[in-house]
Amino acid sequence: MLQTQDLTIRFGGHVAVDRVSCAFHPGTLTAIVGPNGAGKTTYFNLISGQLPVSSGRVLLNGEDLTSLSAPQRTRRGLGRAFQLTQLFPHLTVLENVRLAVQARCGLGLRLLSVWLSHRALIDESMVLLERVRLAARANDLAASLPHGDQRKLEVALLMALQPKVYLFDEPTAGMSVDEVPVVLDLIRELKREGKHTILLVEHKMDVVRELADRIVVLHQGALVADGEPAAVMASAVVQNAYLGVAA
Ligand SMILES: Nc1ncnc2c1ncn2[C@@H]1O[C@H](COP(=O)(O)OP(=O)(O)OP(=O)(O)O)[C@@H](O)[C@H]1O
Repeated sequence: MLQTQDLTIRFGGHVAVDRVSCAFHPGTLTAIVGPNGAGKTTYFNLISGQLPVSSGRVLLNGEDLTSLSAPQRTRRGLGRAFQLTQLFPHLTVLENVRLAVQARCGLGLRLLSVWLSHRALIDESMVLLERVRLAARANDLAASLPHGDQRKLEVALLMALQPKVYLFDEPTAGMSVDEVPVVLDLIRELKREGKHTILLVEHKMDVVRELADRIVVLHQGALVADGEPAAVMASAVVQNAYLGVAA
């Protein structure tokens, strides 16, 4: 279980995330919604360790991760979708995924082991590329992929790490209409597996309605609604203030 307890960050006088306490359970997908600037991405940054908290705690299965770096949290099982800048643009699509699989296996510097298990790494990488429908582009340079395919590659890299918790921040942003279903199918599949804790920041309310088991609403950094999608969507506070335009 992932928990945030009174999680807070201030930028100067501005409280971007304001004492957010929430628990997220394996096998569930929670959508985090709210207007622009509500603090959704910042909340993710605090969970994944990209930003230091001003106060509060982040716990995974009871272990306090608050003082750990982002890579240490990744090793504990917190998976944040890679930013495009973290792809190796001059390596092939397959090599990018292989490096992520290798990182998970801790084979980084053990060259002999790497060589011995090379075939297994390639096989696993190809399975991941098939899942994100990029197998046909395995030998292309990552830099040569169109934006939507790069986003799919990010998802493959994330899956390669086999995280316990998946943090998806607008995973379909900038994708064309025919690419969106591929990524949503992947998220659906992960959800069906039933063992991952999935958090999704998403502006598209149709996607939220379909995928989420639960919706958490942030407004001005604070948690203002939390519950079953139908109930949260129907609540006056959400209808009027947050979803009126987007729904
Ligand atoms: N590093 C930073 N320094 C100063 N202010 C920041 C920083 N990061 C975020 N903020 C501020 O914190 C607030 C929350 O921003 P955040 O990006 O988390 O919102 P969001 O809900 O993800 O918005 P959007 O839906 O537009 O992506 C904003 O007012 C933003 O300007």
